[in-house]
Amino acid sequence: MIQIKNLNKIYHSNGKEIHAVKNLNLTIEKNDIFGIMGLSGAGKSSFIRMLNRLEEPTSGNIIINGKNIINFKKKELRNFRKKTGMIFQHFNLLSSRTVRDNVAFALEIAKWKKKDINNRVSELLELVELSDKANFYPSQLSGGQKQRVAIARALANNPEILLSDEATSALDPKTTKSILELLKKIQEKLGLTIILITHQMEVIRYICNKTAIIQYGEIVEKGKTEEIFINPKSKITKELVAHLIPEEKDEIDLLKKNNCKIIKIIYTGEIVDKPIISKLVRKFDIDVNLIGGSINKLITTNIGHLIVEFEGDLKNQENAINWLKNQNLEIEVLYNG
Ligand SMILES: Nc1ncnc2c1ncn2[C@@H]1O[C@H](COP(=O)(O)OP(=O)(O)OP(=O)(O)O)[C@@H](O)[C@H]1O
Repeated sequence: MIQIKNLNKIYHSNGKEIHAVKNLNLTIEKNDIFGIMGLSGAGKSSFIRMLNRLEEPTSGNIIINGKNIINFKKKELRNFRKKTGMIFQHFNLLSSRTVRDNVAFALEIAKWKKKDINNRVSELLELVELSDKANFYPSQLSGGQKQRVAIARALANNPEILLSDEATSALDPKTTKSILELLKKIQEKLGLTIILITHQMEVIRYICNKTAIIQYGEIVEKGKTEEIFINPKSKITKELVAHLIPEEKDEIDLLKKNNCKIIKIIYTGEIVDKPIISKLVRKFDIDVNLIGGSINKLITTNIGHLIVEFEGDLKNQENAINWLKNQNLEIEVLYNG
């Protein structure tokens, strides 16, 4: 649905060149919830703002539904923007208008008839579960409610694409989750394609089926979210997922001793339910001590990790590791005593 080819953005500031987005290539399919993740200054905002030409690319092409939006003249661009909703970190609501009138604004600009506007706004407020706040002003709403209004406004003209620029960054974790659940519900109901930028790994794991990691304006890793979480390749991605798969380094140092091995097992989806550890003990006659573990829910699957210590016959320990590897598990030997 969306093909981004060799996209570049260079800013000129105080006689200096800032290459904010470098030769970026990406394919986004219909119905994807595609997350672009990176640290501050990575180029995420520059990137997403080029997708509806709020920011003009320095070079490159953005092909959406077969059309290169870079070539769009004013009228085409206006029509295209109607079909591309956008939400922002700070909501960008009009403070002098009520909730209802904020949503209506998007329809007034698109020249909807007054009667149709009323019906459509009611429908949208119901969708974002805010019908009871229709006559409130933005100052009377919580952050999460403000973002719901912004979402309703972004969806007013039935867009095919929704761009989300750090939409949950100003919200607390519980509200973040409720907004992400809303986005997921809307995506399924309306068959939307969502592209979001975030610096929060939590956002990626809750709703993105695909992810690209961006650093210094370049994509360093992209693919299915679960694959990136299970097997991060670049240094930055490893750092970003590290808190979800902790190494418990201090504990491991304390436990190091002769004739024992400490193993990290990373597993996904269906394997979560299998009795791996009890099988291991029975099959190889070794002792297995549990050191740590976690399960994280991704949108597509579960991903869990276990850190265990093996004790007993060394040959049996080796065989147990090989057996684990054959179960399609990611295995890392953290200590080989
Ligand atoms: N209008 C501008 N003029 C000059 N430099 C800019 C401009 N906008 C962004 N930059 C620079 O481009 C680089 C990328 O910025 P961008 O805002 O795209 O990153 P980001 O990943 O969205 O960061 P953040 O999460 O902090 O918003 C930064 O070095 C920034 O200073």
